[in-house]
Amino acid sequence: MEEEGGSMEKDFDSKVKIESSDTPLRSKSFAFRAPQENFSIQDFQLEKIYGVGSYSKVVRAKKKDTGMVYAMKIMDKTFITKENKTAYVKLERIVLDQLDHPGVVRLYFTFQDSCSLYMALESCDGGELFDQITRKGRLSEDEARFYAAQVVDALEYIHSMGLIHRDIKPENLLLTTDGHIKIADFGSVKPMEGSRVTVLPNAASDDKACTFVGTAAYVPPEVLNSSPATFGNDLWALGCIVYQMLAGISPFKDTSEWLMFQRIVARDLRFPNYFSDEARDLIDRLLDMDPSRRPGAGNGGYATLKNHPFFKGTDWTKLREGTTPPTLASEPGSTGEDQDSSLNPTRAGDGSVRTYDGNGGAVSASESVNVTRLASIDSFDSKWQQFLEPSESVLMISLVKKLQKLSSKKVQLILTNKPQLIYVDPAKLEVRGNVAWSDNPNELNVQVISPSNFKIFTPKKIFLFEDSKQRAGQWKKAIESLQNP
Ligand SMILES: Nc1ncnc2c1ncn2[C@@H]1O[C@H](COP(=O)(O)OP(=O)(O)OP(=O)(O)O)[C@@H](O)[C@H]1O
Repeated sequence: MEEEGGSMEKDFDSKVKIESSDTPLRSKSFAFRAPQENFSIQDFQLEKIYGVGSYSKVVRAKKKDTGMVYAMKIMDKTFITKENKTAYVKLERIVLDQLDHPGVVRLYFTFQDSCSLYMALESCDGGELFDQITRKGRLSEDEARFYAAQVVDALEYIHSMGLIHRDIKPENLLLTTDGHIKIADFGSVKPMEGSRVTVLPNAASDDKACTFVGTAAYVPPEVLNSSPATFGNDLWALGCIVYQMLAGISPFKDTSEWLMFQRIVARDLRFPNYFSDEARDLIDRLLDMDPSRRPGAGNGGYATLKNHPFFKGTDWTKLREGTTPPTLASEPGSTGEDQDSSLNPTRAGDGSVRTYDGNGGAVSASESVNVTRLASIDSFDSKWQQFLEPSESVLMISLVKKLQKLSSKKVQLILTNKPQLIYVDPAKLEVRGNVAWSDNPNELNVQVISPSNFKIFTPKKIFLFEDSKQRAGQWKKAIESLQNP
């Protein structure tokens, strides 16, 4: 264990010796673009959790002295070593270091302490493409085209560098605040022979260590048949994503991974009748059983893909101009998403709700005394971000009843770090009103009436809410902690 930790430190360092590939006996010095800094996690103010991966947590982190905001990918050294993920981490570090494209998340610097490795990434405050699809049910063809074109552009770059991403999925396609896509998570990347990216000898991913790399719903048939990885792998995943954007679910979705694999190898593909001919044709071609025939992989290269009728009207030179995707033509979906306040445990790795102690370590939620921090993890749910400013984050959120004299209405009550307190219609996703904020307890006062019921007094209005999760006391504490920070 100690030995592993030591080697991890050496390879995370900003200057390492690598063997030159053409003259194996000679070593040359290799300097990372993104340096390894001597920072500590205390140099950063940790805000909301962006996401939880299988071996990392990604947290919005503001550098206290410069005010710069990063997406800090935090990886526990013991966990990585125990799970044999060391090679993946080193590979992601060295690959991201050499990528330079607006469609790829940038790595700025790394640092470490005795427990964790930290990668300071460009922050994407618009959430995952996955959330966009879930929130809207499905996307219009204009929106899907807008996002797909940006993924094609970024994949063209990644492939031109001789890399296969191998885990293209809507959870790894992140949105900036102006609605543009960046590809993240290079932990499964595979450098092809002759790749333009320099890879440390011990940082290559070990294919034999797992049955397949990637995510079940997007895995191509040839990978299930143990064929070697090709660029076509990512193009199959692209086909699945275009389908998912338009239909709301991935094309081979089923009740178990095994059933999904059956459908993939049998190419059991059905199109909803509202798909246009162009969309149907593009997906059909990308989901070709022969990886070399998928547009982008064949002889015509990326020109074949970019010239496909689905992309008609796309100006490939101006993909990242403009700030918003085309008008949302789709109805808000009945996604079956929980409107309540809990973190979806399937996205949380071990399923437990965890929060940060501010020292870079994770502590169990029940041990934490800071109610607003606890709530900020508890409420991690990016669909509410649309009602907030980009840098604003949710501190506490609950589906509550707003009680009036003769009626009651279910609303999503949201407290943010701005601070502000708003309530939103959870079905229509519209802001219904706000509770006028004041730091003065005479102008904003919370009174707990029962474990579920609480009143908020403002000079002009009295609000009565019922929180069925019995968090009336927590609401009072959270609001008061913001009045006296
Ligand atoms: N730069 C970023 N900006 C905002 N959010 C991010 C960023 N990078 C990652 N995230 C969020 O964190 C999640 C986990 O990150 P990532 O996929 O890199 O972790 P991982 O441990 O490699 O996960 P996986 O299980 O997919 O391999 C992402 O799905 C995304 O929601």
